[in-house]
Amino acid sequence: MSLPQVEPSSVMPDRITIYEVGPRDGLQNEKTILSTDVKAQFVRRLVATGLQTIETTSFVPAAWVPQMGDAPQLLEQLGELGRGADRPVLVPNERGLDAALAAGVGAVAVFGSATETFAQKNLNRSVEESLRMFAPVVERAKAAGLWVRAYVSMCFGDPWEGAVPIDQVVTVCEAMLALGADQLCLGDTIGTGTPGHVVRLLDALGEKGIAPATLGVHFHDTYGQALANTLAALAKGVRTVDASAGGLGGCPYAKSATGNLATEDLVWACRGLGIETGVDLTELVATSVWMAGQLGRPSPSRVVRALGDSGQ
Ligand SMILES: CC(=O)SCCNC(=O)CCNC(=O)[C@H](O)C(C)(C)COP(=O)(O)OP(=O)(O)OC[C@H]1O[C@@H](n2cnc3c(N)ncnc32)[C@H](O)[C@@H]1OP(=O)(O)O
Ligand SMILES: CC(=O)CC(=O)O
Repeated sequence: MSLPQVEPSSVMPDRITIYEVGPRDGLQNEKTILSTDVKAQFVRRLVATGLQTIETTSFVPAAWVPQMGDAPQLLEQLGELGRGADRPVLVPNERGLDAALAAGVGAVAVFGSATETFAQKNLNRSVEESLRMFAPVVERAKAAGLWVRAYVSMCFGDPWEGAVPIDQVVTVCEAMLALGADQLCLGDTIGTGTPGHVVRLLDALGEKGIAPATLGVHFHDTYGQALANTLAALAKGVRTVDASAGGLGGCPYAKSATGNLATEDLVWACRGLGIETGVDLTELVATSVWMAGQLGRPSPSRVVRALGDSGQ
């Protein structure tokens, strides 16, 4: 199926960076534990599609996220392909950082929360305590020459606290950025955000001097808003967009979190808008169809279903 192309608009960029989270966010909530071989093959196939930035795994206790329990082994298998500034891994604390450094990573991401309830559920700490946990992680990672991302989850809605006030989100974002991260990523963990909300949050951050170029956006598609939210963010100047191959994703500690924006859906929309992503869509769809087979269920991505043989 081909798509009529239009000239790039003056508001939209001619190129974006896709920050692929399939191997981490995409798999972390999957009950079927995949072998390290399959995960390594997933990353290799994603690299082959042209995706440049790929978050590969998490250095968290296996008791917390069993699917990520083989992080050192995965990086060992990937060798050079798992290293460098464009292969971030999640680390919550110094113990995780030590293990990630031992594995030779070139980039890490800490992950905080805009709400107290999710901070407790996901990190076993208050927001303030989690900031204290992250501070030496970011400081040591920067000293070691790593690229550092700081996620803020629950930037829009929280399953326990409801709509999250924009001021509250901005305060946590400022604190996370002040740790010294290179990039701040706004997480719509349960996918309740809408484009108007995205614009209001970006405006509020802009008023505090946090420019769109410093930001990534990470939308879950629970309410079917992820692509619309992404386009709103791009129109405001954001240039890094998180997505997950096949639309996999979810958080074991956030009730009602479903899949991320599907990378295929993003690439399809970007093609139509004349925005370069560098991704081979055919290869990507084939990869997601293959992964759906590994997981034993069809991909939730509309584009994978439309272009793949069966999406499974
Ligand atoms: C929105 C999203 O998608 S976010 C990503 C998904 N969510 C997650 O990954 C959850 C992340 N959360 C966590 O990993 C946990 O809450 C933590 C590690 C941050 C804190 O948990 P706590 O239980 O308070 O950790 P604590 O420091 O007390 O350590 C408990 C045990 O885990 C071990 N541990 C702590 N950190 C790590 C780590 N990074 N890697 C491996 N083991 C670790 C400790 O050594 C200790 O082991 P022991 O019982 O044998 O002595
Ligand atoms: C760390 C993340 O995965 C971000 C989010 O979904 O809130």
